[in-house]
Amino acid sequence: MSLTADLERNLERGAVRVGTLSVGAGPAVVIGGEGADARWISLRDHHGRVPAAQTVAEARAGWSGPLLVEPFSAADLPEIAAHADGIVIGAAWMQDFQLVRAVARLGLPVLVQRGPAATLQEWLAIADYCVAEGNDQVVLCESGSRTHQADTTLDLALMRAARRTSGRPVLVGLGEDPSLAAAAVAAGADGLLLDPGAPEQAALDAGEVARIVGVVVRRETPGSVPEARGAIDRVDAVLAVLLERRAELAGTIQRLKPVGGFAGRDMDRERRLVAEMARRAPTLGEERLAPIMNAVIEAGLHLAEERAGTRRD
Ligand SMILES: O=C(O)C(=O)C[C@]1(C(=O)O)C=C[C@@H](O)C=C1
Repeated sequence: MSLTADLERNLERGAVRVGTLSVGAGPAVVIGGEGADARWISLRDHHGRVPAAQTVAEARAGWSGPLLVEPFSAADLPEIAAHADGIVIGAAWMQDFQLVRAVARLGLPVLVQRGPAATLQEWLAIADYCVAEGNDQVVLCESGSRTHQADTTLDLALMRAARRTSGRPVLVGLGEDPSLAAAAVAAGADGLLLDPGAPEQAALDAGEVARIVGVVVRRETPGSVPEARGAIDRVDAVLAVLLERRAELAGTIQRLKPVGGFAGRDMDRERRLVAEMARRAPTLGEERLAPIMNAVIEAGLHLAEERAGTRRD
């Protein structure tokens, strides 16, 4: 089995819908603040000092998309149930079983962050508490372990094990820094959780990386025309990145060859690269790939000649 087929096989699991956002099927999602697909806020940050009603209402008024809220205590739950699309059980609250039960009973999707010292079993047990309350809409979020460093360290292997064992969607919490977004999605994360206050650019960067890496590791099975077009747009985005990179490399070759450009065309090499590509694209096969690659190669040669100022036509 090929590496990509293996990665895709491991990604099959149940999806959870948070408002209009599907987590676990389709593209990897970004949950955070501005620039993210869904937003979340934490009432814990205010330690219960600011009324939940005010904070939740403000968040709802400022964003009509999917909204998740982390409660400070069970007292916040009615307000959250009235306005939010999902609830976050923060890493610090993971062991508060009474709160977990009360949250689950609301019937909204629950995002369970792993506590910094929690084992896989302890983490997955929280999902079981939710199921026991009749709520199967659980998303897990790997938020890192406390290590010798001042900060926490993400455990992508544990994230992957959680996905495989539970069959539930799993996110990776990146804080404010999107630099591990590619690694997280490549390891199988269904989405990324950024801090609510993370800069908009961090969310946009994480989203771009998630889309690009996700195209290779996530096989999508869209059920509608808009979904299928969205999936094609994501593939095209990757094709564009690759075509741009290929054109650069093809230009380099033209400068290095004794005779570059159309004059130095090597049809044997072109046939061989098409045959090699057909091994990875057997459905298209050599016959269909040949005209595609001919157009790609000629575009590269035109560009190279244009840049060299020796365009023939
Ligand atoms: O490999 C080369 O010799 C190239 O010039 C590169 C390239 C290509 O774009 O792949 C372009 C023209 C040749 O006919 C064959 C291949």
